[in-house]
Amino acid sequence: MSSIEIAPSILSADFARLHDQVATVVEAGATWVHIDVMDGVFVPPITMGPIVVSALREAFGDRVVLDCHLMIDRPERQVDAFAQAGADVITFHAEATAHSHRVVQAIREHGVKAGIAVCPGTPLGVFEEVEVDLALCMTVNPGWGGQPFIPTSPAKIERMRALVGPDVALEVDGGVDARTAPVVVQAGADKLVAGSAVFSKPDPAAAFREIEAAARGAA
Ligand SMILES: O=C(CO)[C@@H](O)[C@H](O)COP(=O)(O)O
Repeated sequence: MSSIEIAPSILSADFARLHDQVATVVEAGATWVHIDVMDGVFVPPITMGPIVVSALREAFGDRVVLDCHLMIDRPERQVDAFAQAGADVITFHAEATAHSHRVVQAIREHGVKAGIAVCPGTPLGVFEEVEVDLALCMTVNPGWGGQPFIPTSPAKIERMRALVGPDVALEVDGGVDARTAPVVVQAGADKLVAGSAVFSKPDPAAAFREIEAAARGAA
């Protein structure tokens, strides 16, 4: 398993102060930043696109891994745009395309790491067929921050880890906080997305450090 990283999700950040919010968690030690891309089709909300990725790349250079989670229909249409914007990881949903294998190839052709995400109700078969750099287990139904962690998730994370092996990044997303972080790490996760548990707190830097300590303490 690779190093445990907490990826603050900017979905819960104050967009009017996005640079400062990201700078706060980077100064607190964040090396990953999670960017939730929603198109109003695959999930109801519309959030942000490549223009935000390129702005963060410009502002933070190589100090952060820009971890782009595409909750969009037919992600194959947007791979080039996110890669050119500076994404380090592009993760798309298995449910959003008939062409998961081809989309992984297209992402890797840009020299970008390729991930596949699955919703809570989706079985894990795609990971038997397609080799990925990152497997993302949704621990809430995608679309909104601030939802409670689905309690059956740890068993699914364990099955995912067994399927993808020790060298693939296994990310969890949804309801991650200092209480659930050790649980998902013990189940086999090593990349933990945390949105509201970081940016909805009065002191996001302290909240980030608390989750990181809880996660690393469980490894
Ligand atoms: O992908 C999503 C939501 O669909 C997430 O990345 C959320 O941003 C996580 O928010 P919290 O559950 O951590 O508040």
